[in-house]
Amino acid sequence: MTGYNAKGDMATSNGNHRNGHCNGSSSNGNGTGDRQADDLAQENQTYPYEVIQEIADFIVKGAGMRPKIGIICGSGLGSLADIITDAKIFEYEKIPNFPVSTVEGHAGKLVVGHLEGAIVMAMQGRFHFYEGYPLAKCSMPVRVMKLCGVEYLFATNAAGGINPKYAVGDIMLMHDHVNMLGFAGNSPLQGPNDPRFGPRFPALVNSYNKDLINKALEIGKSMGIESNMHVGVYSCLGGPTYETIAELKALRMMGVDAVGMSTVHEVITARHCDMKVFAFSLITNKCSTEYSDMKDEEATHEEVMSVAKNRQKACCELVARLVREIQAES
Ligand SMILES: O=P(O)(O)O[C@@H]1C[C@H](O)[C@@H](CO)O1
Ligand code: HPA
Repeated sequence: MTGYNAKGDMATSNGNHRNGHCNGSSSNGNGTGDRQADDLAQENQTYPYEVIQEIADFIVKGAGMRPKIGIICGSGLGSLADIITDAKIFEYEKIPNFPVSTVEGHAGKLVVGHLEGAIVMAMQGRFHFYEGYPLAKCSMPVRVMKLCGVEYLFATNAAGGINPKYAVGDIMLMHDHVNMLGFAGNSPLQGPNDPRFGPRFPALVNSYNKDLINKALEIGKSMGIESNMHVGVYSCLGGPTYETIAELKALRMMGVDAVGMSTVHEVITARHCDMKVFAFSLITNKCSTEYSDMKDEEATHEEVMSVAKNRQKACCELVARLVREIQAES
């Protein structure tokens, strides 16, 4: 395995070199034998196809199964992975060339196993831009999922509700996004394009699978939570600060319903390699766009985690039932 990380460091021969928060594997530093690929990766902070393939092979071999559905657990939503049975658990630190989680509420474990008759792999812990990772590194696990055999990505997040109709604890099914980091010229697809993943210029108009959204709405109805469910637009900012009132006003004017610090780069990466995407935001706090509404209320990560904990049952049921429907159709 190449001792490589996307920050551009080669791992040392005693392994586990953490510069750039990455788990470098122990190796002679040239497992894929391609010095040029490493140089390119250093420049562009992308992972060569061969490195992604090696990580995927490590997981599929270690798990002894090939997942069809990938799940990314948002802040405080790690319990989505706890409903997986016959699980093989990989700590990120032990997966060669995998980044490590640094945020509370993101355990840093990859769980592969069975859910509702399907083989799934779930990330208990995602990577955020504000942790210091380039976007290509944040969404690298999505490419690993693809090469493991994953066809469907379920991305979940905790988010602030900007739409005044949203209440804390509601679930917003994402049907579109505004890529604020993209507006600023940053993309997980920046750098040379490897056509083995997808095209140079992917279209994003149909990113969020309509069939899965409709199925999720039906499931929500049968769970009796339809009045707490919405279909809306998410936007990701770089964080780690929560937004100012002026920023929230601007986002609302752009048609954004919920704001967070993740997911968009994962969805872009998943669509680039032609995965079907289902994503939802758990509204963990309300975001006011009026100065006059500002009492002493400020968003905190503790509040985010606590709301997520309280709503984990509903989120787990939604995910499990959607997996069941996908599995029943195949
Ligand atoms: O990983 P997600 O997007 O669910 O986490 C949100 C955004 C920040 O990481 C954190 C802020 O409380 O929660
Ligand atoms: N803003 C950004 N990210 C978030 C929020 C928020 O209000 N709540 C949870 N994640």
